[in-house]
Amino acid sequence: MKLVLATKNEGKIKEMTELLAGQDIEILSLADFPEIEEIVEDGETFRENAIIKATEVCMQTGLPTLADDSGLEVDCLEGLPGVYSARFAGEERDNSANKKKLLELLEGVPAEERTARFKCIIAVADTDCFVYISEGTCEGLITSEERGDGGFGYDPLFYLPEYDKTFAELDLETKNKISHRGKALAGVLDILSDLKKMMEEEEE
Ligand SMILES: O=P(O)(O)OP(=O)(O)OP(=O)(O)OC[C@H]1O[C@@H](n2cnc3c(O)ncnc32)[C@H](O)[C@@H]1O
Ligand SMILES: [Mg+2]
Repeated sequence: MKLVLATKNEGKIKEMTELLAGQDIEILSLADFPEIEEIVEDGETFRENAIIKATEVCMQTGLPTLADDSGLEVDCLEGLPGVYSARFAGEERDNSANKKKLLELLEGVPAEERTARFKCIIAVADTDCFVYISEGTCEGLITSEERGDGGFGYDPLFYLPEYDKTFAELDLETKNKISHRGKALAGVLDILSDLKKMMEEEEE
């Protein structure tokens, strides 16, 4: 079965490809469909944006599609950057500027008050564009400086006390095991396997 990952984010593609390894699924991404125009993520929640991305790409490709909308919620910022995580410091979606803005807003906030979580909502659209949803969360703390160079996005600022490491210091396998994305994806594996069976039966 072909599955389109409705994302342009290389970090997500890398993690999801690893998470889907062994499922006998041919993974495509938006890089394989250059004709698809930029999708406007104007939902008010991760859930709405995940559904927008999954249905839009499913309709345009006619293929089963998986979209991920995710972000970081910081408690002392009342849940910001949240759905604005990618464009926290402006529409140009500058990752370094996003991290800088977060650190500046948290200046002087003591370690125990820097609690945060990554959230991920995955939407899978089947060939009729019927949508299934799964969610995952990962709790952590925001550091006061960057640590590590793995991962992507806010990873160098997201600290996991139980590992004494940031997401950017963990290897891909460990991040996938505990991350918001790993948990959300685990929740759609059954759906993907059912979809695959259905598509194979239709072909026969
Ligand atoms: O919409 P697509 O094309 O999938 O790619 P995106 O990067 O715009 O993704 P989102 O709209 O879901 O925005 C989520 C932002 O939250 C951050 N983020 C999400 N998951 C993350 C993770 O595992 N590690 C670090 N940052 C993450 C990252 O900065 C993303 O840009
Ligand atoms: Mg996006």
